[in-house]
Amino acid sequence: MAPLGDLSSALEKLSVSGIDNKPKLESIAEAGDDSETTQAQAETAKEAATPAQGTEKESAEVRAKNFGWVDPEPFKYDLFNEVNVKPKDGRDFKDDDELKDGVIFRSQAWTDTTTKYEFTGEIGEVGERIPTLEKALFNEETVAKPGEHVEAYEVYKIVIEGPKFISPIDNFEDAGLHPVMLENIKLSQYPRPTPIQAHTIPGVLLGNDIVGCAQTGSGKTAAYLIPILSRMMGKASKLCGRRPMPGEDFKIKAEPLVVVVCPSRELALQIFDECRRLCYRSMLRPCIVYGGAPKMGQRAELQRGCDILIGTTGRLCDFLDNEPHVLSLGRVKYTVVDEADEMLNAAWEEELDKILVGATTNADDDHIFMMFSATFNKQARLLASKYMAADYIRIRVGRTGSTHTNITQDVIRVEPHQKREALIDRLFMWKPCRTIVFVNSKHMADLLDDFLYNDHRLPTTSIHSDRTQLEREDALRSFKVGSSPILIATGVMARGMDIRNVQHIINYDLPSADHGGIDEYIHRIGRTARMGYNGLATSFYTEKDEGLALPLVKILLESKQKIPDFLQHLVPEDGIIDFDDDTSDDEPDPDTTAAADQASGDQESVGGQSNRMDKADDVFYDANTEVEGGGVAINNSVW
Ligand SMILES: Nc1ncnc2c1ncn2[C@@H]1O[C@H](COP(=O)(O)OP(=O)(O)OP(=O)(O)O)[C@@H](O)[C@H]1O
Repeated sequence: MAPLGDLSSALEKLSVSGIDNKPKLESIAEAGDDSETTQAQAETAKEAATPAQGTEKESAEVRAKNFGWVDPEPFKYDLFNEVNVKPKDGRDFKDDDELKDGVIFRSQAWTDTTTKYEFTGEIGEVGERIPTLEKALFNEETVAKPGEHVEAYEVYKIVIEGPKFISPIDNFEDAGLHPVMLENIKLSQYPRPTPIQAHTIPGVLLGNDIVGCAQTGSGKTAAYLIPILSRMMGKASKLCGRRPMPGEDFKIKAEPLVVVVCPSRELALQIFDECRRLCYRSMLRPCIVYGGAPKMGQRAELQRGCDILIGTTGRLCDFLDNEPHVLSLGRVKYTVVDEADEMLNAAWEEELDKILVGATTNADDDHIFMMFSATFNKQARLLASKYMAADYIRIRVGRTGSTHTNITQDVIRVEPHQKREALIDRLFMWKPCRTIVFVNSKHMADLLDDFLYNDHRLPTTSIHSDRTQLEREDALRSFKVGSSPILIATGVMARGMDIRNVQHIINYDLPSADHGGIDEYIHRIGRTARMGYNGLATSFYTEKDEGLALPLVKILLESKQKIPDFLQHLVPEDGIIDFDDDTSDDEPDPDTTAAADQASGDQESVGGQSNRMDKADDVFYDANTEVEGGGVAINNSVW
């Protein structure tokens, strides 16, 4: 195990956003509000980790408290008894509905029943402001200013491949967006577009299929939602049909114009949330369908009208197969596949086919397909071409599958039997902060939760696919509000989840090849250090992880991280990081060579354009370079 001192300088660098104001988080904020975590503080932390006298549980409780962790909260199993959440009168959640200012407030038990804007104005108009709803949608819990280190996303070379010019935008105001969208972007506190947004927003207006790849936490969701929703807002009066007003009782068939599919229920809820904000005051009505939650409520929402549908594939197909009178994809204009490389896995193929190219899905040329992810290996790229038109545009920010430098990555060698001890060390090493501990099995998630909660009195909760959906949503809620700031999770949390102020990721188990390998590693560590904030990723490396060693070293080198002694033998002698493996066929970033040189002690090395680029028809340009003629020449190439 690495001695504590090794990390002190890295920890000093990590800034703390410290913007939470929930009472439960006070102790976290206090302990973590100091951006100058020093060696001395780390020593104090270690001292605090030494068990106190007394019975084991008591001393554990004292130690956790002294260190600053909040009290652990017992899980409220009673609340999740099915009887409690079944609608009493058979009409989903009607009892909990309350009509205020034209907004339906509903039971908070299911996340998808949260408030959304119900347009009651004249067709084509911009809806009235609703202060109560505005506050609910855009508050300090739901929107946050970007961190101080957004430049980490801006150092990458951007590569566009496709048949058309894209002229990137510098700011949202110049993007020709609908005024309502511009207002909502302001309310969301997005000061300016990130590189993936700067290119995708104008790219969508070209009407081609798009594949977008950019680092975790770089704003890919808004990159596709902003231009799509903005275009739909402009056409809303033509496209949106009559809707039942609140109180009216007729049902309509949902024929969404936009469909977004993603691999996890929690991610679907998160995208739905962002969609609710960006649709505020417009006629567009977003809905969500996902497994594990009652169909009744989702059906009722669809039958009130649906323009944007976010969903997981299983529930979407369930509606398509069994309730074609409720949902049809015959009018879809945009289908977005988020975390696309994961969705293109054989396990999803049948369902994805049904949604994207099924018999009843709009098969006209006006149906645009888009795929986004931070990783996109060769196999996924081949599979994607099955759905994309030949003239698709591919937008890549940096090397596909790369990670940014705001994440401090620390890989520690441990023996399997030392893992628990190492975990405790890490949880008492730095400061109490929102931490996700990733494991490779549901059983391990349960075991660790029990171990940390019962033996060490730590405020943990856990999430995995065997939990009921209400349990999953509650675990996430208590993690978000800070009552359980340590979340033990399987891969269900690895992709896409954007939770504020997660400062530490611990890979208790590194993802082996059958758990997604290096791509999964990239997504897991990407749950911290999002949108300009810093974060720490600790990984426990055992001899079982040898298969991951080489790709891991490449990632560490590329993102300018320290290479642990036990992996030094894998650092290439010539300093060139060769990513010509399954992870990418992309060209190395100019910075890559510099990173490798830095690791081998040559601080003077100068990055330069790679000469390993063998695709003559690729055209590169730098995000900061002015593009002559207002765009970049793009040639299509085969993936
Ligand atoms: N232009 C912007 N300025 C500031 N914040 C933004 C901007 N665009 C998006 N965000 C915020 O940045 C965070 C990360 O965005 P998002 O979840 O879309 O990242 P992502 O690239 O999809 O990450 P991942 O690959 O992990 O799914 C979100 O909280 C989002 O609201």
